[in-house]
Amino acid sequence: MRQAFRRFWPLVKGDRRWLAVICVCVVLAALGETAAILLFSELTDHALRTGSVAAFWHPAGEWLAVTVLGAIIGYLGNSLAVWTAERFVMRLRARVFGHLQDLPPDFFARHRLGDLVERLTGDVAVIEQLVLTGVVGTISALFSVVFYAAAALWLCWQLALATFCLAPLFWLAARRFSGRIKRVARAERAADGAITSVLEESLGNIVLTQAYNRKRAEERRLRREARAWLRASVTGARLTELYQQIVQVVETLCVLAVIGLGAWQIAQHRLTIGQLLAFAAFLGYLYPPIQSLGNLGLTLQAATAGAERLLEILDTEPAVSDPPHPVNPRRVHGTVTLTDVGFRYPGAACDALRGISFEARPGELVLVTGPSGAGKSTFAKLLLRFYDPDTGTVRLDGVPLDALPLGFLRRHVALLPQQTLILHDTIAENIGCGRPGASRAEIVEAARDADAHDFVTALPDGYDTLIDPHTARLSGGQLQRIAIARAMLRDARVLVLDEPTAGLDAVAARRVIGPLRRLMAGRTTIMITHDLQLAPDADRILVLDGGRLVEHGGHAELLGRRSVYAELHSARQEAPA
Ligand SMILES: Nc1ncnc2c1ncn2[C@@H]1O[C@H](COP(=O)(O)OP(=O)(O)OP(=O)(O)O)[C@@H](O)[C@H]1O
Repeated sequence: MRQAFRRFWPLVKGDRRWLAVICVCVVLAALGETAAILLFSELTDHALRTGSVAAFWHPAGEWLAVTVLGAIIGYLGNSLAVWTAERFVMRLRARVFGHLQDLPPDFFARHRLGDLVERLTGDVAVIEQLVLTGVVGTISALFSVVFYAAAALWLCWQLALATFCLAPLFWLAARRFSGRIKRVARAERAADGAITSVLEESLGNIVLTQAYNRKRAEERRLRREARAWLRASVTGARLTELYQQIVQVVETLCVLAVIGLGAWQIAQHRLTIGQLLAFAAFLGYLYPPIQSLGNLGLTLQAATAGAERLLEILDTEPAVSDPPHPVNPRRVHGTVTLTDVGFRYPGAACDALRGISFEARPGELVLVTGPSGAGKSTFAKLLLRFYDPDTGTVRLDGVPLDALPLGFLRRHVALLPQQTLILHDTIAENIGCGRPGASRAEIVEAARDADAHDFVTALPDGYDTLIDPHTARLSGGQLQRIAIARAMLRDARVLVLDEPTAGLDAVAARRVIGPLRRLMAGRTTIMITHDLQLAPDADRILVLDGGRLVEHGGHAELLGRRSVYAELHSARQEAPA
């Protein structure tokens, strides 16, 4: 808990003065309540017992004034507290989200998307309690206890001492429950994450679910996770309820003890009835803050369960980061060089790439092919610096990639991934995100070059048509042409195309070849593909197998001898037949 607090406290930095104001408000509110109870005692003894209306007005006026003032201060303090807490939540979410975006692809392969979403929503909200309840709650409870205790001592010290002796019972009750509540809270957070994952996976693949009649199976999956959640949340609620009922019994015990002792004190003429009533009222006020000090542990334990899940993200180091002393080349020509590059995924048993060396000169088209699992996509990931190689170096214009600022590298090396990245936005924005700030005319020109203009203008809203990652309203080939238009706009010197025709039928694939040729013209292009349609255009073909570069050369040269490439090529030729 201490570690979680230490890690998240800096996020309150800009708002610490507001936290101080909130604390002053809660202290003043506690002081107001103490004064109100003392005025109630005075009212009972001077106005009620004697039946004097004249003695009523003065304490009644004071009581009302104190209450109104307390209400104003309470309102200000609580509103400010909510504002501060929500700002904290916003900052925390932004920080974790920012960190997540720097993590390598294998982190996302190890974690379910829904669970990560839950961490960014549910867990972040729970941690808010660490700050509000942790800091403001403790200060408020401490001051309330001090004020009420001082007032109780002033009223009747013998009774007050008896009350204080009973107070630790609350503390003990809370301590007994804290460990169990934390365990249950952690299970509940994990179950929340699992439910979000199932929903996200199911609804994200709705076509597959329907086509394979997986409706029942998906429902069973949801039911299984929901049962785990039900168990955890019912156990949590039962524990909290049990704790509250025990506290109630303890409180009644304390009140009865005080009234018994008070009756004896009144018989001895050491206490008035007004003072005893005020005392009983103080008990009503004194025990809740003691209880909340005890509860503090419980609330913080639940928050810690969420904090642990966020710290797990924050403690995962990005695989790559900006160099401390970056080289900033003026312009990029587009020479890509790999020297004896080897790479193994974190935790993998064998190398994904071994001893790869080659050079692509400016404007060249290099085709990378090979059987499935040969390491082709890994190759693309190294060029974009999603990972650094374990051995050897990848260079752009002779500069090692890890010496270039990441932003610079990714501005000049554009990736067209297998899956087209679609944002929930208009088509114009989806193309325009290739180069932020691009004008509409530039977007339209890029779309024309990518053969996308005609089908975009045929849509009812044209470039302003809203598209969505899941309900894209466009065919695979059309989406690919949007992605090509985006890459055209990006105008990077180096292009990395990962299976640009994958998932397209022969006709759609042929339709993207023209735009692709226009996109590649004058740029260094490294194209990873099984589809060998563009092979005759390639300046060089690299054949990977088992992570090694087994062959390289021109299309005709490789076909002319017995090669893996020739086999792949004839297999491809036969496939359509
Ligand atoms: N995140 C990962 N963690 C561990 N191993 C991985 C990871 N990603 C890929 N691999 C392994 O690395 C090797 C190369 O994978 P890669 O995806 O680069 O192959 P590929 O040639 O692109 O395959 P395909 O043509 O099927 O897309 C494979 O053996 C694969 O199992």
